[in-house]
Amino acid sequence: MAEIILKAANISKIYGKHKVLDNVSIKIKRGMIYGLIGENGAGKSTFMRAVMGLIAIDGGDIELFGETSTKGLQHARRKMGQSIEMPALYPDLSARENLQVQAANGGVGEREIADLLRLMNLEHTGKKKTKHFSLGMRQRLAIASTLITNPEFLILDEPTNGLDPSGIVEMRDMIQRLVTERGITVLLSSHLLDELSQIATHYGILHEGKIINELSKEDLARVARQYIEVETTEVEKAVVVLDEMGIQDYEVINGIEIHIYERLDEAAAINRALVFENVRVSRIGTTRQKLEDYFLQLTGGTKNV
Ligand SMILES: Nc1ncnc2c1ncn2[C@@H]1O[C@H](COP(=O)(O)OP(=O)(O)OP(=O)(O)O)[C@@H](O)[C@H]1O
Repeated sequence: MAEIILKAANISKIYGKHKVLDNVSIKIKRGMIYGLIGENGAGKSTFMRAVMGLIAIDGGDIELFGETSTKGLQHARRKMGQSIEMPALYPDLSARENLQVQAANGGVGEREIADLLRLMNLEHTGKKKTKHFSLGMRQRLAIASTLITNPEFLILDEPTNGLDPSGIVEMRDMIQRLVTERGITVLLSSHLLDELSQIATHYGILHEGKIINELSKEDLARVARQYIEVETTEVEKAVVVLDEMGIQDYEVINGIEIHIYERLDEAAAINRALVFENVRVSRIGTTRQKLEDYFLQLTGGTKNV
């Protein structure tokens, strides 16, 4: 069984009268990319700070790499990197020079720097000063500098925040590479479920300081699955027609709806076949539950997330 990297049990944090974290419990195993999803103010950064030991918690237990004692946790945190407090970049230096400055403290050589630049897709930035970098490039460079110490577990706070669609794709690729090439375990956050939907292996939905749902990548794929929706009062007759058409991947919902997960471009043909067999169809169409709608459904809100 994979080693547990982080076990957070019933973490609470109170600021004044505000319970910012309310009994938050999650487990992260080696190799996972764990996405913490929650609207602004849900407590994501506070949780990450607590895990890193940047703030004291008011309740609960943190275990990192099997360590729970103060000294043990200190030792474990040396195997971690974080972008909660982004390191300052020198605006007049290039990407390589910035990493060289950081590396001087970490005892890292030129080969490792070159590899980090490649890993972060910054190897072609040459002498370009970082003050002329895009936000995405700056964010990737900041993450590169957290990798100087060769962490096994990386915490990234909203790594896709503010990026344009291509920047988001690049950031996702880069995070994926960290996992496949370096075996790094990752905890990252976003206020948009969609942005992490193709990258995280596990998701925790944080809402008003509480984890209200946890789901795997497969669970999410099921939620976001596209299907043909057929609404009819004659479900039994309809199912016979579907079976005759050789359609197998469908389910009946609430006795009046059928969700068909295959032959998605054949809604018209399916409709014709149903009508031909005198099945009364009140609605048919292809739908895909948007992830953000799902998120709102979970959080019970209409707020912008
Ligand atoms: N040092 C602090 N003192 C008082 N309140 C704080 C402090 N840090 C955070 N909070 C409050 O705790 C709540 C959660 O903040 P947190 O930064 O963890 O949220 P978040 O989910 O990371 O959202 P965001 O993406 O906006 O940072 C917010 O209401 C915030 O105002």
